[in-house]
Amino acid sequence: MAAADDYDAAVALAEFQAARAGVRGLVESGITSVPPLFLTRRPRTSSPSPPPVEAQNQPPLFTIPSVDLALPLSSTLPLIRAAARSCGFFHVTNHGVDAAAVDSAVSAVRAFHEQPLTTRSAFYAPASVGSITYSTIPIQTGKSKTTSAGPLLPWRDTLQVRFGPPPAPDLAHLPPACRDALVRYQLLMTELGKKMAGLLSEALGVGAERLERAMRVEGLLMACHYYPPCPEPARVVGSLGHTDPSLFTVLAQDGVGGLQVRLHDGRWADVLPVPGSLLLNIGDVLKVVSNDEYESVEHRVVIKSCQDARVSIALFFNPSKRRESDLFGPLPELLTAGKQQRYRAFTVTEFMSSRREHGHGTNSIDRFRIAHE
Ligand SMILES: O=C(O)CCC(=O)C(=O)O
Ligand SMILES: [Fe+2]
Repeated sequence: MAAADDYDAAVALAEFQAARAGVRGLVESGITSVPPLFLTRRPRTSSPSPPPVEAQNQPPLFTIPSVDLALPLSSTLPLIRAAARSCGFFHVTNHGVDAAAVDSAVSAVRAFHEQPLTTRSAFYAPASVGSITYSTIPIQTGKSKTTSAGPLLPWRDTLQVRFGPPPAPDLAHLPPACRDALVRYQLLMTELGKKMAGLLSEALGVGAERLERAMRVEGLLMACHYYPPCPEPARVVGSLGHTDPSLFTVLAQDGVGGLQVRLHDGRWADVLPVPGSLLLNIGDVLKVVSNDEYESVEHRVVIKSCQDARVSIALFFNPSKRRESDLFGPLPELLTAGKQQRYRAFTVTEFMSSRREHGHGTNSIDRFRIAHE
């Protein structure tokens, strides 16, 4: 490796992507220290190793709320409402999705990422091929932020599949190692997504159909993440702190752990995996549409282990109304007595360009915020 003074991050990034092996490839090659592209502070001089991202010795105890869908509606709606308003995350239990199908999707994602290099690198392409991308996705730092302090790459490889809005992708492009399991998972999760959109809408007090009518929740992006074990876990990130741009996201994960949410006091708390449950979080679009009744909360992924690879599947439920004439903003019926409109309406194009500008920040919707005295 070049001396730190000569280090050219752009060249290193190009070389890393050209190898088509992902982070898993580095681990397979037997590295014992983390290359600079992944470090939470890249070396600018030949100074000794940077310190860990921050002390995580004593993460605060915090329990994510749980919503049992087997309870009567009169119980689940207040639970959903309270969770969506406070921490923006909740576990969903008794969700009705076949547990074997969830397990087999998670196992299939692991199987895909753990195939021999020659098999999986055939799919490696940072730009999407027929709605499918497999790569280590560089961290978007955003135009408005300095890029000198953060890592350029997360410690994870991602297979991403855009299942919606219709027309459906050409499934022939999906890798055989996970095709059947992911297609079945997507079908089952689409049903759950409809159910959750109805419940989130009802819990907002605007009727079960309102969200679907306003948004057409047919945008469906599946991110199948693989976080390889890391020789120096404290020096990398699985994902930097961010909010999701979706309406809402449903996450399935194995038992390794690593997801954290930002608490009101600014500290990060572990989200411990709960076997059999799915994790739902509110995204930026729903925060806006709900006029801040619901919270889109910052979260990140830390790497916990030098031994175990972690697998998660994040399914982003998005609005499928994407024409320039389709505007997103707070639902008018929420702007009743004394409730001021918090955001102006905006198009998907405006929203996406704001995301690009702010990168992994929490402020990509703030530019649409209406200032009140
Ligand atoms: O892997 C995880 O636990 C979370 C992934 C995530 O936050 C995302 O894909 O937006
Ligand atoms: Fe996320």
